[in-house]
Amino acid sequence: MYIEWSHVNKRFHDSAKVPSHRPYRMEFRLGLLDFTSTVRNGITAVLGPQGSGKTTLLRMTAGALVPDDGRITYHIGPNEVRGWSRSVAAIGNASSADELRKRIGYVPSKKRSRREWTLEESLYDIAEACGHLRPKVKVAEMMAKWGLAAHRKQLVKNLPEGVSSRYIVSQSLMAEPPIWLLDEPTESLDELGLKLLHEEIAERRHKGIILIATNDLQLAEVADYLLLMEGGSCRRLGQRRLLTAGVPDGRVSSWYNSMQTFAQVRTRFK
Ligand SMILES: Nc1ncnc2c1ncn2[C@@H]1O[C@H](COP(=O)(O)OP(=O)(O)OP(=O)(O)O)[C@@H](O)[C@H]1O
Repeated sequence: MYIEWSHVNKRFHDSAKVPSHRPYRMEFRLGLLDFTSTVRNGITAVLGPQGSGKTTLLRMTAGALVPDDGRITYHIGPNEVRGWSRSVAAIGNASSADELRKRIGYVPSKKRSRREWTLEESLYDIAEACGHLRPKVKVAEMMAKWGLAAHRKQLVKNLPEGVSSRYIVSQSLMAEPPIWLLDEPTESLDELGLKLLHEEIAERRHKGIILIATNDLQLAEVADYLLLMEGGSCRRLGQRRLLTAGVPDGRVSSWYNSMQTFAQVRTRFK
């Protein structure tokens, strides 16, 4: 199984930057710049400084954002290859995008839902949409697994932060997706959530592709691969063990810091 990004570009209109005396000129912010890379089964930590495009990459890979240009190809199985691009979004029927999203579990960086439903109703709705034949059983299983049962009657929008984050993680796994995308997963999780998340990641590492965008370099130690982003592009991708072998203590944080030092030196001499 692998995901291939081919020359993916994304820029955002930056309305705040449009000068009032030049209304005809549109300003942009760069999300992804000719992003080309491939990740395989296992855990890939997506690292990079603020604004380097980590969230844009995950949102787009989740099918929540349409590329301006380029294509993402998901090689899920021998008979299952799916694509995501501007033309797929424009001419593909709604179900092709929906089918793709069903194969992907996505945990966004903002782990809040504004749903007016109770936690149990909401999970039931998702379980039904995922096609579970016995949605009630699946919901009970997920609530037990993620320590949510005590909050089942609470409105999702009123859940305490830590519980809300556990709910968001649990719903991302409802369809048993072969691709799991986690954006800053440790942010806002409580102690129980962190423990459960680490267990889940360990359990799933051989079952498919896990992408973790994070500034938590301690979490990145669980990764098989590291993908370093800079300015919307892939600056490095490789096995964690090989990349970190070049720094004295073999830690991801040391490798990351050395890469940022190089980046600063490079910029200074440009
Ligand atoms: N919806 C948006 N509208 C305008 N600009 C955006 C939007 N989303 C992202 N950007 C811009 O795209 C660039 C990449 O942002 P992105 O959030 O992907 O980076 P990041 O690496 O995840 O950063 P962080 O570590 O701070 O979360 C930034 O310059 C950001 O301001």
